[in-house]
Amino acid sequence: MKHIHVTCAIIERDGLVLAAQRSEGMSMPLKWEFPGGKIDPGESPEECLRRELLEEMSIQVGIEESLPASTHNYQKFAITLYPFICSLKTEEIVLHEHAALAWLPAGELHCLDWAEADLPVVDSYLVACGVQS
Ligand SMILES: Nc1nc2c([nH]c(=O)n2[C@H]2C[C@H](O)[C@@H](COP(=O)(O)OP(=O)(O)OP(=O)(O)O)O2)c(=O)[nH]1
Repeated sequence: MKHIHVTCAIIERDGLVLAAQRSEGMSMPLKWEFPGGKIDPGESPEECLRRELLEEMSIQVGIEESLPASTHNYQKFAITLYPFICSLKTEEIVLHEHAALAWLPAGELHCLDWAEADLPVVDSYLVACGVQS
């Protein structure tokens, strides 16, 4: 089975967390995820994250902390997610690929319909920031 390695950014601002909704034309349409993408050959996870965030949303971030990598088996492929807690360095966010954004308090993240691979990442983030899930 194909195994992809994907970085994702848990971006915090003013006590809220950014989630992004995949658009109808993408795989896993309308599921929520943390912005990021596949690591290219020769790229570090941090380099990948900075590249993907610029490409997807024209934003720059400060990478503050990594969370444990998390592997999930979808039906057709396996994915390892490399999550990073980030701060936002850019005022404006321009959506180039996603359908929508949401800024939520950590305790409300579970209200969204996440891509399945993200559920353990949400949980480990809630533990890291001391919020009960
Ligand atoms: N960026 C990101 N991708 C995620 C998350 N959770 C999750 O299952 N994925 C999946 C969706 C995609 O299959 C893959 C990321 O691919 P990508 O961002 O480089 O490009 P894409 O959505 O156009 O990928 P594709 O499915 O069309 O190949 O990882 C997440 O939190 N963030």
